[in-house]
Amino acid sequence: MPPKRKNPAQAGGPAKRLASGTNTPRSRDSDEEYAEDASAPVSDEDDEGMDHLVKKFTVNSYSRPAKAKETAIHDAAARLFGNRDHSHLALKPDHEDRPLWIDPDQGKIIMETFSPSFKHAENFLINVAEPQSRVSRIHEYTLTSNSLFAAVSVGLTTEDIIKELDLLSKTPIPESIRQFIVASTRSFGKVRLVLKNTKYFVESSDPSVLQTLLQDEIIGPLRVDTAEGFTKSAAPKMGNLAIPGTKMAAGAKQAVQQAPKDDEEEDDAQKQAEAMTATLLDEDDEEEEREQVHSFEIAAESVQEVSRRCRAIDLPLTEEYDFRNDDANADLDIDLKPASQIRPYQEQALSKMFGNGRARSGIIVLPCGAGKTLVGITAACTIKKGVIVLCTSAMSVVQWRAEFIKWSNVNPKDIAVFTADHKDSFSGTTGIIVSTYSMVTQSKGRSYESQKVMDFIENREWGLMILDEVHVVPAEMFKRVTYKVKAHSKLGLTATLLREDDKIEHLNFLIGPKLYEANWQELSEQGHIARVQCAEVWCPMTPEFYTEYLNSKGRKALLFTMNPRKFQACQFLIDYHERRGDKVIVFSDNVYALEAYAKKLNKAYIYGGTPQAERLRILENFQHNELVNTVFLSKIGDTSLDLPEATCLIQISSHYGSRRQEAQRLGRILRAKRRNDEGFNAFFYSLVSKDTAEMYYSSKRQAFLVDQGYAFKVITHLHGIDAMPNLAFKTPQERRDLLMSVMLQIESDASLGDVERIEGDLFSEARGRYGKKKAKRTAGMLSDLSGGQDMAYVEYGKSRNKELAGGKGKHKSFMTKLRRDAERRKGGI
Ligand SMILES: Nc1ncnc2c1ncn2[C@@H]1O[C@H](COP(=O)(O)OP(=O)(O)OP(=O)(O)O)[C@@H](O)[C@H]1O
Repeated sequence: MPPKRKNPAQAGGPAKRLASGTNTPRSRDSDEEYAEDASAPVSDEDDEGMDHLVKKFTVNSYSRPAKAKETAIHDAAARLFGNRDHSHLALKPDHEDRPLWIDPDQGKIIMETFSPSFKHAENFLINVAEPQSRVSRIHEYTLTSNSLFAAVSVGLTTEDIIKELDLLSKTPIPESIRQFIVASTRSFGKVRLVLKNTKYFVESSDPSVLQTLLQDEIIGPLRVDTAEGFTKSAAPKMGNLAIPGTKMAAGAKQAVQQAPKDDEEEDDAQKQAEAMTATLLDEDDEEEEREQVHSFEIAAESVQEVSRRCRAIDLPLTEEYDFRNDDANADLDIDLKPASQIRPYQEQALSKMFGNGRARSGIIVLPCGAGKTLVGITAACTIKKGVIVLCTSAMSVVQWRAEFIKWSNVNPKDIAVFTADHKDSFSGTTGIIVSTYSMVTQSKGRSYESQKVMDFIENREWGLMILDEVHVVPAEMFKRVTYKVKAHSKLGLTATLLREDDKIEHLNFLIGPKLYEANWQELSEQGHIARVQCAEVWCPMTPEFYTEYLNSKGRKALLFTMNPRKFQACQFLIDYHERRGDKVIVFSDNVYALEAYAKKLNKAYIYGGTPQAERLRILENFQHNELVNTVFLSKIGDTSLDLPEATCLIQISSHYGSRRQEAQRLGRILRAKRRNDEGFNAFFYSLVSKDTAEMYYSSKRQAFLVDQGYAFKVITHLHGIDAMPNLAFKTPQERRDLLMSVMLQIESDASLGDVERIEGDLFSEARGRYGKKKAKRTAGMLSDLSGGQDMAYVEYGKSRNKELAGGKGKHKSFMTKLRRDAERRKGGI
């Protein structure tokens, strides 16, 4: 049974205020715009209520065992809070000026965003705790051992963390929390894994820590150098690196490049250039003042084992690359182009990576469309050594290469591509290789050329390995990647550090800690990503579909996806948004539904089986042809599709409760070109068949976005839908015919499997290999199965894809038809 939803009107004043279509919560204006904007199709009668907000407060990644609770002061309201009653905690006299509440039992931190010290507190918390939920007035974070590890790895000490938390907290820091911080950070950051002149060293400023490691039964025997004692050297110089694309770097460069006009200016420029050179070159005289570090060597093959063991004994290794002192690997001639300026949040993310003059391995989390690619490219321009980029699909490989050429001055000959179709390697001493996870980890059946490139990759050292979409790569695959590719530093990029299988923990071990996570709402307020209005449209099932749904024993998904009322809602919304001038993407995971909807509505569609040339043609038309305003996409469009023209997204079928897919799909419209137009809003609709399992999945899917501050408005009725001319499936006969074809499809799928296989896509390939057999979808097979000429889907026979692909004559007549249609509409015919 679908979950019951509370009518928010009954949930009281605050619920109503929080839920009244406010998806950019801090902006009153946008609420009003939405009410006005959406007045035609949207009914206001059913706003989404507090349910999501309540749900967020149960999200918890805190693993510390709950402490016995001190006696709370019980009053009449105490029973409402149960064991979450923290009224025993004494408030500081000036608590109103402090923004944090700390839950002593679960390590949760609640932050008031309306506090005067909110900005300061946010900057601090982002370093030490995991953001769980960031809605308009209240943000929630959790202290975990991983988040504290990340804090230490960006240079904070135990004392810093406790002192700052105490300063910002409304109550004195609970003793349980203090103990947790001390216990978790005591040993973090004490040992580092460092590559120096192609050799791996375990390094620490405290020789007794190294002694402990050497006495360990696993790590001890893995030491390579047999000399007594440790190698001593000076600790790295901290925090003086200029990241390219930042004002500091730009200023320095200009100072060097511009010809000074007079002596005074010359002096100034000279001084600036000298200051910068001094910063970058680690001047020797400072060396003496620096702390000494001690180290011992381990073999490359032992790195994983040592790393795993160090975590097990609570002395996790921090990975850092002293690239400025790496003379063994050739320098890559790469810099950002003068016009490429990174944004403040990109700079902030990178400063976490390069904060102490070395490159720390770790993960940077930025919303879709916020420019992860440029972050990766800037990291490459900072390190200036060989770079390997791994992506999830061949399509992303092409995009990454193009972006390197767009943003940096790298010689295109220095960027090689390694995919099924291209097996290049660069000719110079160093360069960049862009490939996919599958290409690099494939174990058997390599062609001669492929093996040659692989040998090239395996037998050299890489300064930086960029791992795109890092959250979706299976741990086993990562292990193979890290074994095959010897990289001094690793940068993982992702929009959603979530996995439905809870294996996210592995990433800390395989790549490094999360270094930075941006706030979605903040970026949208600053105009870096679009403001989006999210809505869930509830579509009642028609009686014949619902009866079948209740009676069928499994494989019900196609019934709620093909629900005629959902189809009508989709048709109506497409029409409404096309008339507003929007460009619409319709997403369907189910390929049968994708084809059926697209053909019936005479729209172009792309799925795994669409040939590359056809895909490009359709996308080009969608981008540049004002007569092609809607495109249907299967899950192939979930990631890495850069369509800045798209301003409206309609989801008709999705992958169960996947929060990640929901966020990635939203990402397709976050990059809307028109995002900075006055009053602009992008729209995200999720069409859900009422009283079916889809409602449960839908609320699960939204959890992540709700935590990022998006509010989903529930639409129970689309005004004007009944009066829409040409509305599909209006008659019972049409609906029965549709049901018949759907039932036939369900039967055929039961024998063939329904997994879409996407060439070059890591995940569908894996599923294709290990999962069920894929469905073969041809028009012939469907009509053969149905057998009846009067079946509704016979109408689907004409395909917009063919029309777009047609020869010159065909294309022309199609365009003429489109133009005539448009003129007729204008003339009100
Ligand atoms: N500093 C910047 N200045 C100007 N444009 C930028 C900047 N950073 C990113 N962009 C632009 O923002 C858009 C989105 O960037 P990108 O494709 O890297 O996003 P992404 O975070 O990788 O998204 P996804 O997760 O969806 O793949 C691109 O068009 C890119 O050119």
